[in-house]
Amino acid sequence: MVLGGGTAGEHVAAGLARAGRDVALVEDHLVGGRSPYFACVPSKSLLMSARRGETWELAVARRDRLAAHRADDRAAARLAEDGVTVVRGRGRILGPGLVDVDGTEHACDDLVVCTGSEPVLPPADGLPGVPVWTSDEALSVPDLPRRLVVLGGGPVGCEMAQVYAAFGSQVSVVEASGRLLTAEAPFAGEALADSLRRMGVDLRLGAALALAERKDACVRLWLSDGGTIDADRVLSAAGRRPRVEGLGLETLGVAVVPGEGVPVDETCAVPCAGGGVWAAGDVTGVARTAHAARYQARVVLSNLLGKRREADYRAIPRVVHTTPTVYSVGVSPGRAAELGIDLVTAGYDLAATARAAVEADDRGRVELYADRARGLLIGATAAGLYAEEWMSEIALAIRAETPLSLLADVVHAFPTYGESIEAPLRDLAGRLCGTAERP
Ligand SMILES: Cc1cc2nc3c(=O)[nH]c(=O)nc-3n(C[C@H](O)[C@H](O)[C@H](O)COP(=O)(O)OP(=O)(O)OC[C@H]3O[C@@H](n4cnc5c(N)ncnc54)[C@H](O)[C@@H]3O)c2cc1C
Ligand SMILES: NC(=O)c1ccc[n+]([C@@H]2O[C@H](COP(=O)([O-])OP(=O)(O)OC[C@H]3O[C@@H](n4cnc5c(N)ncnc54)[C@H](O)[C@@H]3O)[C@@H](O)[C@H]2O)c1
Repeated sequence: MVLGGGTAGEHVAAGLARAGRDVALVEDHLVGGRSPYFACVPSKSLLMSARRGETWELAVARRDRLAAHRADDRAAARLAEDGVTVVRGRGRILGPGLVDVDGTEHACDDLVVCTGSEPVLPPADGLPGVPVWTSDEALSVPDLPRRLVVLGGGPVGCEMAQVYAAFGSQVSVVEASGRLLTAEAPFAGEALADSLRRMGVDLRLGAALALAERKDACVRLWLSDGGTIDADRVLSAAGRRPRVEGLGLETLGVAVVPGEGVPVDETCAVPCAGGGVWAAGDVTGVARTAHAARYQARVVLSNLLGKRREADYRAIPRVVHTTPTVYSVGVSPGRAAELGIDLVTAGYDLAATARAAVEADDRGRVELYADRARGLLIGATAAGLYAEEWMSEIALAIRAETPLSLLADVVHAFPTYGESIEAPLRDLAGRLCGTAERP
């Protein structure tokens, strides 16, 4: 039995059914989960429409078409064709091998928990009293607010701020930490901040929301730095937490800590007496993207089908699909400092590539991070056009632990942004492997 039919759950269920197993998938909302209807697909569609200069009306029509008008009949039919029994309703674990779905008990040998995540609202006074969008509403309603405040400057906040600013809303972003995309290398957040400011976005960095108050038809927000903002709509993008509560995980002896993921080992098994419980996707707190959810699903599938497989998270990309795209993979400088890794950094401005001249866009930079002790590439960040496409080879290099001397010998086509990694790779190879050739 698979509990939750989003990106992870669908993948596990379909794979098991195709392998001849008897599979039921329990889903209490839409088969397909968040990604196709309320997250990845509609947000990328709107960002693409903004880039193409479409009108808001056309962009909304295209978004809704790509999101299948938030109807899951085709996704459910595909699963049924694969042989999966789709059970509509809310699942709750009653004990080992037993799940209740809206009053009916179902027995199973193995259980895969794929219940995803839910948005966290900031704990500001007055916020519950004002109308607040989460990304679900921002990506499914047709309204274009005149003045929009986005709470949070993480991936969701940055993507949404760029979408709404591009279509003409007056957007403010309130980010409690001092910069956008705090988890990534500082230059990436700065590049994005620069791009958003050029679009007229008002960035309030280092300020948290303190108080929200309804004022006639609009909302007034007071910030921790003493500033105020008046808005017609507030969009909370202040983070998400794994959906672990109310599932009955305690009946399996699994400790549930609000805000934390279901614990999983390297095979994505949930340690509990008796075994037979697995988890994949956002609910683990490890995966935070659709591709990571799918990866964990493949790991679960393999283990359930009898071939032991361990997950390796060293090279899962993290992409913010704004202009410029921010692509990160592996260890960030901040994470390296936490881990006590002596990082060697080499960077390159995209302006120095011929491609930048061709595209008439000289913004962006790439930085590569190597571990001095091991002499290996362990992380990278790029802010620039199409970085989500041309940085993939770095993910492969990190995952395969490709020697720097070999990476420095790889040739990229001219004129591409991909050429931008050649000089930093030669630089790192020269500094860490003693290769004679320097950038
Ligand atoms: C605005 C936004 C944009 C994003 N953009 C990207 C992107 O561009 N690229 C990317 O890789 N990632 C992106 N993500 C992240 C991505 O959407 C998630 O990582 C991914 O959807 C997680 O898949 P999942 O299967 O773990 O969970 P979900 O897709 O959330 O599926 C969980 C399912 O479980 C169901 N469920 C929960 N509890 C129960 C229960 N008790 N009984 C029955 N059913 C239940 C839910 O209804 C849901 O359908 C974005 C996220 C957001 C919010
Ligand atoms: N392209 C992608 O792959 C993609 C796109 C969007 C989202 N996602 C995933 O969705 C998840 C959620 O993203 P997110 O951006 O909502 O969360 P996040 O946790 O990454 O960022 C939330 C931000 O809100 C700020 N914040 C929190 N409370 C605040 C307050 N009271 N006032 C002001 N700022 C406050 C935090 O400092 C943080 O920077 C992430 O796991 C992300 O990986 C992925």
